[in-house]
Amino acid sequence: MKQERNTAIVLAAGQGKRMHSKIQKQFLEIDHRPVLYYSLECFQKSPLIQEIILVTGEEMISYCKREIVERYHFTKVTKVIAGGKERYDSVYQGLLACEDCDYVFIHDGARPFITEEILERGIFGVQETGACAVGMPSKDTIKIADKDGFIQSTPDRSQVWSIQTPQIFAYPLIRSAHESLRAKDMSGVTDDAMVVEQEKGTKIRLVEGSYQNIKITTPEDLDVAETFLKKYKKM
Ligand SMILES: Nc1ccn([C@@H]2O[C@H](COP(=O)(O)OP(=O)(O)OP(=O)(O)O)[C@@H](O)[C@H]2O)c(=O)n1
Ligand SMILES: C[C@](O)(CO)[C@H](O)COP(=O)(O)O
Repeated sequence: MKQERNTAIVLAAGQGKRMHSKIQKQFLEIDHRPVLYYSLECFQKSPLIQEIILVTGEEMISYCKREIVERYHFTKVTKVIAGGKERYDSVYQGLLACEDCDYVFIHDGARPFITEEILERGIFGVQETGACAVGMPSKDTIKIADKDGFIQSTPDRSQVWSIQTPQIFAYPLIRSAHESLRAKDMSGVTDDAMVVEQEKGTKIRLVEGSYQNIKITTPEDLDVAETFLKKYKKM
C-alpha cells in the first residue's frame, strides 16, 4: 500500500504592513529565533509531514535558504519559492510547487505556536471530506455592523469560530478550487477555506487549534508571543 504523503506550505511572503516594522514580521525574533522558525520546527519534527514548501518574497529566498533552512537544519524543506502579491497568490504558487502530495497543510509562517496535537486533529479532520480548518470558538460576542458603523445583528456565538491555520485539504480539491475561483474573482479571499466554500457541496470540518495559536499581526502580539513562548518551551 502506498504511504500517504503530506506537504506543508508555509507562507512567509507578506509585507507585514500592520506591524509597522522595517523587518517583515515573520523574520522578527522572539526569544532569539525568527517567528518563522517555530512553525517550521513543528512541521520538521512531525511524523505527519514529509515535505515543506517555504513561500517567501523573491528578495528573501537566499536569506531563507541560508539563515533559516540550512542554519536550523530544516531538512524537510525541499523548495523555497517566491510568493505573490496577495496571500492567495502565495498559496497558489505553493500549490503549483507540490509534487506527489495527498494532503496539504497550508500555514501562516506568522503563526508560531502550532503543535503536533493540532496537526493530528487536522489530519484526522481532513479524512472526512477532504477539507478541514483549524480554529477556536469565539470568546467574544460578535456583531455584524452596517457600513455606517451601527450594529446590524448579533450571530449566535455558539456557532462563531475564529479561524486559524493550518488549513488542511486533499491536494486535488484545493488545487482545483483555487483554479476555479482564480478564473472568477479572488477579491476579499483571506483564507483557503473560503476558496473551498464556493465549491458547493464540499463540507469543511472545523477542528480546535488553540487560543495560543495567534497570528503575529500587530506590535503587541510580539509581547504576547514572548509570554506564550516561555510557557510553550516548558512543555
Ligand atoms: N502576499 C502574501 C501575503 C501574506 N502572506 C503570508 O500569509 C500569512 C498571513 O498573512 P498576514 O498576517 O495578513 O500577513 P501580511 O500580509 O504580511 O500582513 P499585513 O496584512 O499586515 O501586511 C503571513 O504568514 C504572511 O507572510 C504571504 O505569504 N503572501
Ligand atoms: C488565514 C488566516 O490566518 C485565518 O485567520 C487569516 O484569514 C489571514 O488573514 P489576513 O487578513 O491575511 O491577516
